[in-house]
Amino acid sequence: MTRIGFIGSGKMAQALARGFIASGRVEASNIIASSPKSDVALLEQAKILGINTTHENTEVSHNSDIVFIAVKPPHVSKVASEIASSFRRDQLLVSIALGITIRNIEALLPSKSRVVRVMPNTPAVVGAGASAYSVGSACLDGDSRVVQELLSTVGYAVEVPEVYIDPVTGLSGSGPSYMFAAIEGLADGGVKMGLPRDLSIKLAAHTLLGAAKMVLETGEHPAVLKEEVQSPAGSTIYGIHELERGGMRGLLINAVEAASNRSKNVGDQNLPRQSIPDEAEESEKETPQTPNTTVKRQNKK
Ligand SMILES: NC(=O)C1=CN([C@@H]2O[C@H](COP(=O)(O)OP(=O)(O)OC[C@H]3O[C@@H](n4cnc5c(N)ncnc54)[C@H](OP(=O)(O)O)[C@@H]3O)[C@@H](O)[C@H]2O)C=CC1
Ligand SMILES: O=C(O)[C@@H]1CCC=N1
Repeated sequence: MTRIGFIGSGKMAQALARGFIASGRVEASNIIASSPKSDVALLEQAKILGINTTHENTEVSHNSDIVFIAVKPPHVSKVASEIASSFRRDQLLVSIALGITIRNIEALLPSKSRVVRVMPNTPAVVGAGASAYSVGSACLDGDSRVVQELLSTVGYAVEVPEVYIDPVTGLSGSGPSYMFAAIEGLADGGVKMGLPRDLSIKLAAHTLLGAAKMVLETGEHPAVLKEEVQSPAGSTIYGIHELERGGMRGLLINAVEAASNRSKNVGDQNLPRQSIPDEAEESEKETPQTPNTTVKRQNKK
């Protein structure tokens, strides 16, 4: 069975690990996860899940066929460099880090390293994730299929050109947060009109779930489904009028745009230092606490 490693054991790594285990595709004993020594919570979580843990990122790499990098963008350069000297061609590196490009990571690893960039989302934990991924130039023919199969165990998975990953981040990577806010808002509305809080939250969540299922299962355009709920002079058009007045669709477009741009900018700010040695060394001397923030994007190929 494929051995999976997670460098970084935070929220997204745990969501994926739980989802993989729940799907039955990966056994907990075949998963190893690392975190800094300061992270005691990892051990508690790991005990519950039955996965292996370590404070050494190299141990994760040594013991995995697929190594997930699941740390925040400023830590990617450090952890990739740690595992670089022992990273093998028979291993696949999968980065889920915000903004960091395949080329950035390839620059930190031995040449011809097989790198895949994935933007997952947290509903993977309940098998209802949405992930988009892109494969690096050194990947083998079967790598896309392996990643597709693995991510499909925790929801919808699709291969896309890497240029789509920032917009995907703004939409489905960050999207669960927008939808939780929508559920909260709907539930508040129910409470305002006299419904108990628990009932309101359940009705709001099932309403989003049902609407999403209808879009996916009927194949109808959302506009058609939206209009089907609106009787002339009925209640829904009154509600929709308020949403339009508040600019709901414009706000959602703005949210996706802002989060996409943030993903792109974070990538620009966290380029690996090794790719531009002179500039990076200068930057490090000037701002030792916040390296990597002044270098510009470089195309190596
Ligand atoms: N949360 C989400 O919905 C999604 C997140 N992502 C991306 O996934 C990545 C992780 O995000 P998320 O899980 O939310 O973040 P978390 O902060 O929950 O997890 C990051 C983990 O990395 C650990 N860490 C920090 N430095 C190191 C190191 N040197 N070696 C090993 N582990 C280290 C942190 O430990 P400690 O806390 O002790 O510092 C922490 O456990 C990010 O790049 C994020 O953009 C992508 C899609 C969705
Ligand atoms: O906000 C973040 O940094 C990550 C990326 C996508 C969702 N969460």
